[in-house]
Amino acid sequence: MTQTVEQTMKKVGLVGWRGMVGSVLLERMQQENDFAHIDTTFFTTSQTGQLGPDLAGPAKPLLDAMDFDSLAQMDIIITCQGGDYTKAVYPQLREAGWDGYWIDAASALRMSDDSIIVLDPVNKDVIEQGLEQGVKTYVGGNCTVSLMLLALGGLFEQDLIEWVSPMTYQAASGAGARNMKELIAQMGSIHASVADKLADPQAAILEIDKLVTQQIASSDLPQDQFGVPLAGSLIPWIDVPMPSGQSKEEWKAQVEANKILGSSKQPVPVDGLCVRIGAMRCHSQAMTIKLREDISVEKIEQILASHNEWVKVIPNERDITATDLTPVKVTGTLSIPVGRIRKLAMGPKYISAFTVGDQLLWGAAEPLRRMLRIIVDNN
Ligand SMILES: NC(=O)C1=CN([C@@H]2O[C@H](COP(=O)(O)OP(=O)(O)OC[C@H]3O[C@@H](n4cnc5c(N)ncnc54)[C@H](OP(=O)(O)O)[C@@H]3O)[C@@H](O)[C@H]2O)C=CC1
Ligand SMILES: N[C@@H](CC(=O)OP(=O)(O)O)C(=O)O
Repeated sequence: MTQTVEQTMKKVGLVGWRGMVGSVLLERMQQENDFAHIDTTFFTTSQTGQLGPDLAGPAKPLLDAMDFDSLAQMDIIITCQGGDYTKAVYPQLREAGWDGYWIDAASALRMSDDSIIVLDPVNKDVIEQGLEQGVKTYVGGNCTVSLMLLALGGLFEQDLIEWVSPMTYQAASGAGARNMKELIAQMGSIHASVADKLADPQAAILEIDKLVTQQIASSDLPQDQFGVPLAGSLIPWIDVPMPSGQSKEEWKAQVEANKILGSSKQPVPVDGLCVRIGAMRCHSQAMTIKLREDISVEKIEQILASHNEWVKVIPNERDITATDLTPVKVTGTLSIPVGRIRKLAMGPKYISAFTVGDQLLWGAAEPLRRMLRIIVDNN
């Protein structure tokens, strides 16, 4: 009996499960009991033959993620390994006739004509249409884009947004695990430079400030990953430059958001500045929005709150904003709070909003996990 059930289960290959995004994905898959619905094989690019995790039954030796024959046995491959792996493997697998579902965290295939960017609370219709039409490549969106769309989903769904300018406050995790460690090391180094003075109640703040400033600017501050100080500072540029003057992170906002929404032919302008700040794994965004109509703040809040089960409207009040609309509150959760919603001085159609989201959960792993379940549950 068990054998029959296993035979009908989709064979799912997991690549990149050991990395930061992959580990968060595995954690969520365990929480949602996803492994009970699939026949899992773990792949690796560096540990072939070593025992894999025992999350999906007894641990088995890891298979080589560059072995095309093993990969081709899979009905579904999920990869969080990164764009270089995707570019090295995906085209060859497809050329060799592999017709399985490819679910990917990397950006490499996002803008291909034959892929769909997945964020099912926002674009379930686009995904379902894709499945019906035989689309086999599904890619998670850029973290800031996915988090913005989950927060503003209600307004987008009702076509109420003429344009939006998101100014981001992006966490160190978006740059990778080593960068997260470096941020903490920078904080430690800064603290160490004035620890004795902080312990002395008589120490003058201007002296402490001078020493801190010196330490941040000093070559002693660990900065191999970011190249510059992040702790006690910020970096107003993320990813490579584009000919438009945008950074690539900024360029992704409009193209990816409109692809997700299925509105690429008449795109809603989405453009702003992306800034790295010293948060660990939550991206925040301050948005200026031009609405197509003058609607009341109350109505806007109602529309936003009713769009999906994760978005939570935070009243535009000081205390709750300072506690609930912050990375510290949201980290490790699927919650998407959105607040600071008010009319701007520019006119009745202009509003502000501020949102926070865990960039490793809804920003990376969760849309992939949910796509896997959509495929598995529909077959
Ligand atoms: N970081 C982010 O915020 C986001 C990332 N992405 C995409 O996901 C990809 C992966 O990102 P991320 O998870 O941050 O990458 P990581 O660097 O954390 O992991 C990538 C791979 O590195 C290998 N690796 C080598 N040494 C170690 C180690 N000590 N611990 C863990 N893994 C190790 C693993 O492969 P192996 O087991 O085969 O050796 C692992 O799968 C990115 O390239 C990007 O395309 C997408 C959205 C957001
Ligand atoms: N670029 C994002 C993280 C990321 O990996 O984005 P993408 O999946 O679009 O490459 C950041 O730095 O915060």
